[in-house]
Amino acid sequence: MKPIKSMTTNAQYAELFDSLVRVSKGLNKVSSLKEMAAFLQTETSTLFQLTDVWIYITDAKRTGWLNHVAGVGPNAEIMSTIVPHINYNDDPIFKKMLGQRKIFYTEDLLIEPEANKDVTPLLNLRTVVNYPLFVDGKALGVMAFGSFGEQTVILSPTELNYFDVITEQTALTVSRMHFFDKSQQDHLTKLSNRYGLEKKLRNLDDNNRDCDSALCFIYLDLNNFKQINDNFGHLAGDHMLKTFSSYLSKELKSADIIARIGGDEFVLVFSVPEQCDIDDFVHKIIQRIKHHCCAVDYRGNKFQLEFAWGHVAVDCKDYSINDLFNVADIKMYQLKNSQVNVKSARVVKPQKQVAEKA
Ligand SMILES: Nc1nc2c(ncn2[C@@H]2O[C@H](COP(=O)(O)OP(=O)(O)OP(=O)(O)O)[C@@H](O)[C@H]2O)c(=O)[nH]1
Repeated sequence: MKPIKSMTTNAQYAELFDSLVRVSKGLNKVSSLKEMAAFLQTETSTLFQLTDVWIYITDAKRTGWLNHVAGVGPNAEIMSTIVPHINYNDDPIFKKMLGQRKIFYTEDLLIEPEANKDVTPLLNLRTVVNYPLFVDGKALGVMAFGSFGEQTVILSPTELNYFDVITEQTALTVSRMHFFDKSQQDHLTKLSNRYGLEKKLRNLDDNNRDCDSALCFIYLDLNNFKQINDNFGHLAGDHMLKTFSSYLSKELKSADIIARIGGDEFVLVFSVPEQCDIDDFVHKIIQRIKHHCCAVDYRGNKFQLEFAWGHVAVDCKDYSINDLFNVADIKMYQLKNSQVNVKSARVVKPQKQVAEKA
């Protein structure tokens, strides 16, 4: 098939300029990497017929690795399945891109014929513009625009320059997003914090506008948690919170949101079918938590965490976030007050004294 040959006329300059203005305004508003990729894909598919956009971000835990974090376009699924991670030290193109902060275009790939030789035939990738994302000299990842199938898109130097211009803005957006994510995350447990919970509830609200499901909001509060801190020290308390949280994340994968909203207070949010028996649903969730999440080991001591809970279910199209908190909170306290002889955070068979009290 004949390649789409690109020339830069005055009209095209104007088009590129208009797009750059839209990009600089639009990138300020996006609040997720996926949204950012979708926004850029709209621009580049219209301008250059580059139909797919994907983003790899450096792995904070594995030096030298990039993880696929967002993809938009007809081949998004294939891309994330075939290339979920990239070890950039093993890949000559990525190594140069991140080492030399250089954009790589399809033609440059010919310089490294061995690169991606296993993957490229599977992807049927015809054109690609890869650019590295850097902020303050630190590599954040790589963003790529591609077209697949039969047709090769040839870009003029001016058009490639367009990608040079948006590189910096994209990198700043990724960096801003990082702050945004951190602001929504509880530092200790890595669950959503209260702010993150409210943001996610609003997103659910927007996404669920047409749905027929109910939203089930469960509020958990550990019993007598203060005693753990007082008797075993704050490190022990922190350990309980982290372990309990990681159990919740592992056990309740169907939850839409799991948040730690205060010291020993947690919120779980589930979308459930409207016809579902909510009390029965919550009962099963609570039993799972009790069964899997409440026995925590700490330095040879076994702690049995206990908690009170309250829940509320609302129509997913019509609720107020404040009401969710208020109703679930009232119910949780009713239960807490009725839990006579609560011995939360019981130490089961203490084996040795933990000498760590602050
Ligand atoms: N270790 C640790 N303790 C925390 C953290 N945040 C809050 N806390 C402590 O959690 C305890 C919560 O105490 P309370 O609100 O009285 O709760 P409780 O002891 O569980 O009492 P009830 O809820 O009435 O059963 C306080 O001692 C806080 O100092 C944290 O991040 N780490």
